[in-house]
Amino acid sequence: MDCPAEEGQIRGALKEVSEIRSLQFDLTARTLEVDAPESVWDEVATRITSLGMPCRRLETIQSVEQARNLQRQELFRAIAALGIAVVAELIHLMAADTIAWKATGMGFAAFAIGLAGFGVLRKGWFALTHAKININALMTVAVVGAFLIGDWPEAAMVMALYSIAELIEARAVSRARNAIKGLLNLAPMQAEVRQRDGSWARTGVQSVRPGAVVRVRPGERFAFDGTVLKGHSSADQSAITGESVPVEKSSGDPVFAGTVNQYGELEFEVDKPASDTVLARIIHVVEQAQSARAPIQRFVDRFAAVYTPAVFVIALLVAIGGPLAFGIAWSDSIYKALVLLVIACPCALVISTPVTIVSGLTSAARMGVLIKGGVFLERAHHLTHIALDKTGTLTRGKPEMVASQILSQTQSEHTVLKIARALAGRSDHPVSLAIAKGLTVHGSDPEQSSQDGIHHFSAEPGRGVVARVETALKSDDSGESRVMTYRLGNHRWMHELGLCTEQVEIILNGYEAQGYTLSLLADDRSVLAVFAVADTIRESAREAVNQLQALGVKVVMLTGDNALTARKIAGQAGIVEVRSELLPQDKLDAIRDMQETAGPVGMVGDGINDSPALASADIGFAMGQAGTDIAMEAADVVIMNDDLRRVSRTIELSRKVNQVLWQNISLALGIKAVFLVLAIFDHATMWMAVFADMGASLLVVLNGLRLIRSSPISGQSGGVTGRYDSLEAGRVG
Ligand SMILES: Nc1ncnc2c1ncn2[C@@H]1O[C@H](COP(=O)(O)OP(=O)(O)OP(=O)(O)O)[C@@H](O)[C@H]1O
Ligand SMILES: [Zn+2]
Repeated sequence: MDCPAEEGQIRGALKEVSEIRSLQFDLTARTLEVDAPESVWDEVATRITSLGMPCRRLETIQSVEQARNLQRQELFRAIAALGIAVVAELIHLMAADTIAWKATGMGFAAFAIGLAGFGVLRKGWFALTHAKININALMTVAVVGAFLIGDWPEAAMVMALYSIAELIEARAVSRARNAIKGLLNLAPMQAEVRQRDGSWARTGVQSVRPGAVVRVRPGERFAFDGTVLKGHSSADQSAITGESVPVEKSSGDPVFAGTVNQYGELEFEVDKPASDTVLARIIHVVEQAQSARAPIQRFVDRFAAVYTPAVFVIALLVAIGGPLAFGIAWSDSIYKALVLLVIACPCALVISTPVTIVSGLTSAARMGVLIKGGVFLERAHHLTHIALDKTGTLTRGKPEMVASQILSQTQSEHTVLKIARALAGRSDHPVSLAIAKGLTVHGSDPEQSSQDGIHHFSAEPGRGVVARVETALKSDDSGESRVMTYRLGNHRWMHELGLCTEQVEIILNGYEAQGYTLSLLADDRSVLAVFAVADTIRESAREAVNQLQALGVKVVMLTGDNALTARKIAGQAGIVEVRSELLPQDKLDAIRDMQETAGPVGMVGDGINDSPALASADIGFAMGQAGTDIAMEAADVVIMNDDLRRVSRTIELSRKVNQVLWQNISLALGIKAVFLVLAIFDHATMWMAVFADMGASLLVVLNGLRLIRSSPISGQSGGVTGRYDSLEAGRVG
């Protein structure tokens, strides 16, 4: 198994085995990882063998190494075959025209063909006898046919060159595929773990459980995700965020496996086992993405499935029709037909798309953008609109309370603030968090929320929170109390409840004009207090918006916040189109609406309260916060370092990928077309045909791999790329 077409064949054969959970192809090592219950292993092996590809079960990593060696041997064999084919050619050209020399030459040629092409011939024979026409069948017929009509040196040459090209291609494809696996090597296999007696010991990471305490020296990599307990340092997190600016680390900060501890020694507590780190999940996502086929790939496969047999039929017509209809000599027409077969070999075409997509995915992963499938990479350049969520996307999402005003005439300030804090303290909405914090810092009362008298607490998404609260009736501690419903929420909600008055309106307008987000505390009858909260816009937001607009993408802000505040923040970011006071359902409708009227829409959110909108957008981008589960689940693309500018980078990358895809497809078909014309007018030999095939294949592979090198972020990622490359080199060497 060494080419994507065979991968497709195997996938097809295993499709009906429903117990299979996943298939992981490594074309370089010629290994297939099957995730399935043991009961179906034998069936899997039988099905693969029935395709003409005998398989062996590999149990250990060692065996993968062996498989690599096997493949190296194969390359040697192909090169040796080329040498022997050259000898056959020389005999043909220079030796005397005797039976003995001819027999010797044919012997050399046959030996070369067997040496280089045994696999191809076996698979080709299998395909032909099962009435299937694939690349192997084409090559088998071409080589055997050429040999039989007396062009044996050429047959040997074609076979040897073809297998060398195949091997190089297979290697290039899995090089792209495995570039991401290099990441896995970033996490050390051992860590210094504190023992029960307080001493430190180096231990294999597999045996370390969450809760263990690990020490990292300066310059070392973290082996686990964890939380710093002791020490000060900074970490280079470029391995997972693509961002090489170091992040400060001290007690309480999260650290991530695979990132580098810089200047100080740190002790941290392990949060998750080594197999479940953010790094491991990144790798998993990228691998999954690689095995999901992009639509263009499926298109090319379908095309090849029709094209290859069609070519076969045409060649057959040429071979038979030439002599019968035009009186061409049989040997000439057969030769012409065989040349056609080689020219028409769709190798380059089939290989051009996977290598490009995989390179693009890898390139994205390197800049800290996780794309969950080739589909999204292919699709991103169609986006005409990007919808941005406000809180946590354009802004930092960590608002602070900046003002509060008591309006209550009946209850004391103390009581009102106490109720507000109790309500806010129950919610993890950013606005509530800010109010709770603000009220505690300037707090009038340190007593805690266990006896705050709250019952029936619930959150109304997009509006606020509501609860029944028990309060003392008089402030003299007479013990009498009453239970009332209180709400902490936005202006819109107060209108729905009929609680807004002219006086409240005036106060709110004042705050909204300054760009503050407001939440109001109200009981059944009136608004009791107003709390103003301010969030700061992300530094890069404006630049990100500019970049998107420069790409011709319209930027729209969607928010649940009030219109004035929304406008103010949008203005700071340079966004013209704003839709405000949206409930979560409205955000979804807004996306659908844009999709209908304007075309494909991307949605950027933090993945926490806008997952429905993320899911219904053509592409959902989540700001990853270094890989929280929610963001990874809800979105199609995860921006690991929360930098909005990566959205436009992704679109740029997608444009590049599409360019390369079409370049490759036209290159592959173009070269074939030229040689086809040459062949028709008798100017092409089988030699030229095989070089054209090889050349086209290698060109598209190299063109595809170019994407890995040219990371769309110039400058800052240079270091990262350099390191990955040396890593990759180290792994292979
Ligand atoms: N739990 C809550 N506590 C206090 N106020 C809330 C709460 N939930 C919602 N609100 C109020 O309702 C408004 C809209 O909330 P929503 O969660 O829909 O949007 P948001 O997170 O503020 O902004 P964005 O839509 O840009 O993410 C908030 O600005 C806030 O004033
Ligand atoms: Zn109002």
